[in-house]
Amino acid sequence: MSSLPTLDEVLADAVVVSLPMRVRFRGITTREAMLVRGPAGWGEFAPFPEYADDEASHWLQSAIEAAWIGPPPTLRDRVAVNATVPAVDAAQVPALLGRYPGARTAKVKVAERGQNLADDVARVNAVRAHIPCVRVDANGGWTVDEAVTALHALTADGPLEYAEQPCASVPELVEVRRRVPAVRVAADESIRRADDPLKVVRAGGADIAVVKVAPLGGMRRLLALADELSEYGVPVVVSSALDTAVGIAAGVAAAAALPDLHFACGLGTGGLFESDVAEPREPVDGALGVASVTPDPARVADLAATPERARWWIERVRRCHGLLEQRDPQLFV
Ligand SMILES: O=C(O)CCC(=O)C1=CC=C[C@@H](O)[C@@H]1C(=O)O
Ligand SMILES: [Mg+2]
Repeated sequence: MSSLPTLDEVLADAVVVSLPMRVRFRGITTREAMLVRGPAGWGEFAPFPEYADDEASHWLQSAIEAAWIGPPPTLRDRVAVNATVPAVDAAQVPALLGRYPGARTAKVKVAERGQNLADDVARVNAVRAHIPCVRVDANGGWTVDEAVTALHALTADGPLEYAEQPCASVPELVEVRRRVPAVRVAADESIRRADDPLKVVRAGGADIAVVKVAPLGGMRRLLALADELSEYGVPVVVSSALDTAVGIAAGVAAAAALPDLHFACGLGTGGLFESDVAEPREPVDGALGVASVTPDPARVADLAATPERARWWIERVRRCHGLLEQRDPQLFV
């Protein structure tokens, strides 16, 4: 299929859910998503509420790809995932890691507003006591000088696999790479929120690219970008956008279709929700299996968003669908 389903088709079986989170992550405690059903299964539309329609429309394209076309052919049936550790107190780390049986890599959030570097060092070291391979994600929260100081402090007691988005801008990432050559830099926001996702790589601001299905416009878009990145010698890490079980399935499918996959993927975020739209699949021996996901109607009913929020999402889909109609009609080729 290369043409869009109509808005009525997209909304025919759509449901809006609100998932409570176990711990605050990315400043939120509930995650809203709209799930849509097409001939190939279910898709997820869940751009964060503050995103403008233009950016959100990529997420709709991704939902439509999943539900109207389905996943690309896969090359493996399991995908290693990292444990994701929000900016919690070091004392909470062991309980959190318990939800990631067999994980060999952990990603730790750092540079959280209201915390300091000592909190980050304590959290990272608490994680290392259980999982020695640690990567950190600062979500662009450091200046270059802060990043240099922090990366030295965070590698005093052990190595870092890489530092994700230590600073916000591309020139800053270039500078951090130059000043801290011992720590690899991964780009996340500089790829998923950029008009040109290759800009950071061309500028020399990334050793590794974090790629997410929904913000990039779907599984095939992610695969095409990974292909371009491989020409620059930049490997990818597929991560979730804090997706429900439906979106995670698309992430796992995309990761399973990559010709090369050297890093654990950030797709283990299901454990951050108190409840999900389908029976939670915990990683087994640190990996998730490739499988399609059908939302469980009883869970969806329990997690249903308020009618007011559902109306807000329907209006958002209507606007984003209008944007997709105006764009390239060959959406999925
Ligand atoms: O990569 C992971 O381990 C989990 C995914 C994750 O960290 C994120 C998901 C959604 C929004 C982001 O703020 C955040 C990230 O920055 O990578
Ligand atoms: Mg990130």
